[in-house]
Amino acid sequence: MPSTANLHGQITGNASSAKRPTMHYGKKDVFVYRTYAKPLKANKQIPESNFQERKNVLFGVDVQVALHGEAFLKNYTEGDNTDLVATDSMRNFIELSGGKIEYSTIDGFLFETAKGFLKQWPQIEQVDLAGQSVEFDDVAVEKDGKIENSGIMFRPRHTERPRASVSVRRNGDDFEIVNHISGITDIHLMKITGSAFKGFVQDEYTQLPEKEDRNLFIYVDIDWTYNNPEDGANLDTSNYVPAEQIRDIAATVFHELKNNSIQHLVYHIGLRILERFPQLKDVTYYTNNRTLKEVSDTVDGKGMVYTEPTLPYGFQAFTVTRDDLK
Ligand SMILES: O=c1[nH]c(=O)c2[nH]c(=O)[nH]c2[nH]1
Repeated sequence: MPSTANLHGQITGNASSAKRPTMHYGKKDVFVYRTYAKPLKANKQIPESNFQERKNVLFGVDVQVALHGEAFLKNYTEGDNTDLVATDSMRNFIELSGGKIEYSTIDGFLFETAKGFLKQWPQIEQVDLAGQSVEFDDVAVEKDGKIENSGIMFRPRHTERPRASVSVRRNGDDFEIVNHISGITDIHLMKITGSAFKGFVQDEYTQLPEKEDRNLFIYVDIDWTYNNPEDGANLDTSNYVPAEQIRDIAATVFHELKNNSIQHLVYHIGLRILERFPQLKDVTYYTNNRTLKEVSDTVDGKGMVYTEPTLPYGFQAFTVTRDDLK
């Protein structure tokens, strides 16, 4: 099983060549904040999005690294630290890498940094790097009588964080991507009308009433892979798909579709993403149902009062592939 980053950006599994199910070590929550990174431009305009550019004036990423290699076995069996790269050194390497490379995406930063690890320490066989963006929005301020983006002042944003993970293996003198995933976490979307949930199994365990029309509030993580991983991981972003366009497709399809369930909705979001971006291989979702709880109708009969849903929450996970487009 090749190692991959899971839905929380954690690294799991092992190197594809490993003789033992699990042997890797590393550092997590290595934060890199870089000012004036290279802007990321949309390669094409799509009907669902007006995204043009990610300015990257402040580029923040929370990185996790894991190293694999048979040379590290003696660290465990013999207590022999020859070849052991201290996790503190890994952290320093990642932080300094932040200023050495001209990247405009997390993917590009991670891929270059992964190759840098393999060049620096020959005993490493495979490096896994996962990163989740730390997002900041440019704050609108008054400038000469107009409200405009400050350009130097930022406000942290806690949802809609792009993410990426890449695993790179040594292959002779060359490096090979064995796994690359791009994504965005915590898109929170609520549609107040135009969603149904009915026709599901009715038996002695069913308490949930059927709904012709419900409020539907979802938390969505979306991950996608490329037909050619280099298109997503290279510093050259001419075939890169910005997470902002994926986010906007999700909102547009949710807006348009009279959906019968979250399952129905995410399938159609996935199809639209694959239609728009032929360079993508598949799209995977993890949704969380946060549909609000109904309290009462309003006295004017036009609206509804809701409150927070209570635990536990339902989830769905699903991969849409190019075969689904046929
Ligand atoms: O969109 C939904 N899918 C489900 O599988 C489900 N189950 C449930 O109780 N509510 C919902 N909503």
